Amino acid sequence: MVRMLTIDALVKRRGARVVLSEVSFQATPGRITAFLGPNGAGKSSTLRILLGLDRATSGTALVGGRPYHELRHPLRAVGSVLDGSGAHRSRRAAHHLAWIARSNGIAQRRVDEVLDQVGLADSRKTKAGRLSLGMGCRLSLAAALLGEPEALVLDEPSNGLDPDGIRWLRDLLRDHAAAGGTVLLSSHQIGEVAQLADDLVVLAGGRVVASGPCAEIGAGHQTLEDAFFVLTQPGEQR
Ligand SMILES: Nc1ncnc2c1ncn2[C@@H]1O[C@H](COP(=O)(O)OP(=O)(O)OP(=O)(O)O)[C@@H](O)[C@H]1O
Repeated sequence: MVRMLTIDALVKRRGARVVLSEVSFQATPGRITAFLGPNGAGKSSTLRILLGLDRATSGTALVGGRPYHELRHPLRAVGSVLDGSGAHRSRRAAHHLAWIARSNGIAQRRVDEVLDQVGLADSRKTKAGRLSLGMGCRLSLAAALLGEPEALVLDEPSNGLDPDGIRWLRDLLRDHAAAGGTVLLSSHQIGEVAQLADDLVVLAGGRVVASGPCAEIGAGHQTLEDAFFVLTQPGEQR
């Protein structure tokens, strides 16, 4: 099944505040889509709704045509990284993953495979609370990869990674997309994703202000960074 991620006319109100206003875009298989916007633009709010962790006021957010809560094996459809690894501090890395695998019907052999894949094979017995920030990021990614999902949804996944780690993550995401997977990752730093993304969705003040292939969005600007600032600064000419 094709794991297109489709956000359609998503609205989120918190009290009187409109956090998301008619947000619509798609992340398509075989491509890396960067979801960009300044702090507070509404990126996490959108991803949380897509992953079934919050409800929309109206509109839809679908994984392969279905809302997250209707997926039969959610971790096999979409792997995600939101804030923190979610692991209890006293739980060892491998036990944390084994527990997630067990509760989602995923084969235990995947635990060692993903630990290897994210470079944590030597830390399999380390308690989550003793992992460095970067290693914690890698553990989150290991959990996201456990179910061999076609789609990856990552909220600021490189927070805490050193330059080597960032390069490793880029390669991993490129390989995932090259194998036909869908990658949607959020960032508030255009520089972080400029060389990585195929498509950009730019959010500002809860609205999509631009979306499309990087080359299209950067057209007419010296750099993609210039385009991003023009698109996201209030009062700037678009
Ligand atoms: N649980 C909550 N209760 C009330 N307001 C919230 C809540 N979560 C987010 N918000 C508000 O919704 C708006 C969008 O926040 P969100 O975290 O989605 O933005 P973001 O683009 O992910 O920002 P960042 O880059 O800083 O992570 C912000 O104004 C934020 O203060």
